Amino acid sequence: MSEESKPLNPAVEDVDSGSDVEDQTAETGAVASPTEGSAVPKKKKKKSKKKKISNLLKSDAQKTAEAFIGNMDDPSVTKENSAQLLTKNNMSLDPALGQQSLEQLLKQVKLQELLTGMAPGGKNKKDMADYKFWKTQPVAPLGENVEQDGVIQEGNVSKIPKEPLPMHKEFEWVTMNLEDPAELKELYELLTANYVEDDDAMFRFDYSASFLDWALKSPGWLKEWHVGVRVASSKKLVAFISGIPLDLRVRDRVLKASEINFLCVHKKLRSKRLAPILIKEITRRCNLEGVFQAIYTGGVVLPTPVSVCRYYHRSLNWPKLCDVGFSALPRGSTVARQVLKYKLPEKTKTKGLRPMTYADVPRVGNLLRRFLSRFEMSQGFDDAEVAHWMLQNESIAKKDRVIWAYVVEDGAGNITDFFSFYSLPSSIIGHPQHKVLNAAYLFYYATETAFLELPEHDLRPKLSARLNELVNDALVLAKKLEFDVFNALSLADNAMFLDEQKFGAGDGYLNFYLFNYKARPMTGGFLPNGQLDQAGRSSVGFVPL
Ligand SMILES: CCCCCCCCCCCCCC(=O)SCCNC(=O)CCNC(=O)[C@H](O)C(C)(C)COP(=O)(O)OP(=O)(O)OC[C@H]1O[C@@H](n2cnc3c(N)ncnc32)[C@H](O)[C@@H]1OP(=O)(O)O
Repeated sequence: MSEESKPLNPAVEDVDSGSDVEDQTAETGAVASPTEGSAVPKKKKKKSKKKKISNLLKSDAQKTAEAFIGNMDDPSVTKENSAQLLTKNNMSLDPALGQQSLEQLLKQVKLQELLTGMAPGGKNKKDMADYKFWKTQPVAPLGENVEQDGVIQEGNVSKIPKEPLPMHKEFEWVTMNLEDPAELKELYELLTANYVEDDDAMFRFDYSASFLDWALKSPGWLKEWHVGVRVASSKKLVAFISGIPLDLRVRDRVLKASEINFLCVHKKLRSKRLAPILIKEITRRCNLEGVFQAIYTGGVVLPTPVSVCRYYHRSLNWPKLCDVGFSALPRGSTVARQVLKYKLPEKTKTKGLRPMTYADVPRVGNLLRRFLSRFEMSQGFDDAEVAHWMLQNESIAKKDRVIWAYVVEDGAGNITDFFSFYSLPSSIIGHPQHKVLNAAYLFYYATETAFLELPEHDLRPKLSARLNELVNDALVLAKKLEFDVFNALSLADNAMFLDEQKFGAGDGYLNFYLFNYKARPMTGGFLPNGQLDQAGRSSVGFVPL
């Protein structure tokens, strides 16, 4: 019998047949959920309302677009009324604007549309009123046109409760001790059986114990931000949420924030409103440390993404990807032809490329910080964080290694470039032969080429060429390390190399969220038609795990 189908102990089964956990704890009066309503509109009504809103948005954005790109199929769109449309979208129309600026405005209209749930990434989107939990939280409501960045609610540590939220009597809170290998293993086991799956339930992220150790113990980590829920009687771990501290720069403001990740509820306890309790509890624990803002990402649409990026995949082991159903054989092609298409050189080509060492940390840190300042949102890396996120002890067993980082050193001892990737396998669900898909994910990179003193139109091809060289070498190295696929998001400058390096667009989109901070939307590196934005780039310089 698989872990999935094993019955949970009776205490959990009881809850399974009972009402929502959130409702039961709320009844104690101590859960802060003042405005959460229980009335969910009838399905039919909900559908028609959604359609109406989406039509409204669509017609505005499309008409604006058509006014500028000259697609005048719709006779109601004229250059004259386009100004009205822009005003409606809270944008100004300056007649002196050149073609490029008009395109920028158009992109902004589309971006707004994308982030309010109309995008292809709009998975599970619903009307704001139906977000029973999220509508009570300090986040921008869906559809709001954020014009100015800023904190939503000022925090006051002295007003934060010192005790955890009440929990249903069958369960108990636990602060996990991830320095104890047995507890780390418990967390690994919860996630490996219950964490994020693709829509067709063919693959599930299989973050290794050493990955969790690395991801959850970054400089300044707090044990209190590793929050578990156990069944009171059996002590089985059935839910988890985590935070790690970071300095998050959003445009010109640096926020003392947390990155929230690894939210997971056991499959048998889904849809019982346990997730909102976990989120409120991690919020309380962050607030107690004076942290009132957070960043988090997810495939689901919640109020309200600040950006959305698309997943791209580069085959390294095409026959296996085809066998396991990750890639399909294109019509008219053969396996041999596909293998040839994705063939990589035996050796890396960049002169001076070598693995990064601890001695490189200050120089890599300096380069990375300057490189990331080019984006609208990024993590502030100090040298200790660079060392933690890019390097692992040399003696680590190959199977436990999570991060690989390489630098390019010129003849004069300068670090001119650097790149990194991490290992995040996925379990292949129910495949008779293959159990694990070995995936490498592009992590941070930086290059001095970005700082050449050249006009933008001359700089761009140079930067693109350099990034293509570096990423091609990253693919060669990942192939040698026996990864099956190399994944990347459309963030940062990635649109400059994804196509050329034969990455294919995936089905997945990743939404970026800020808690208790409103920010104007940021470009995600792809266009509303789903294509890479090769003429522009993403404003997102934050790479999630
Ligand atoms: C200052 C510090 C602040 C710190 C906090 C910052 C915020 C952090 C936010 C968390 C960032 C996490 C980042 C990651 O780790 S993203 C990874 C999330 N994990 C998974 O996808 C793993 C597999 N799935 C599960 O384990 C469960 O389905 C989860 C736990 C996701 C939901 O459990 P369940 O399916 O049993 O649902 P429920 O009945 O308990 O609750 C339903 C409510 O939960 C809302 N929901 C569903 N999915 C998510 C989601 N991914 N982020 C935020 N909210 C989510 C949903 O809209 C609904 O609210 P509303 O629609 O009624 O309003």
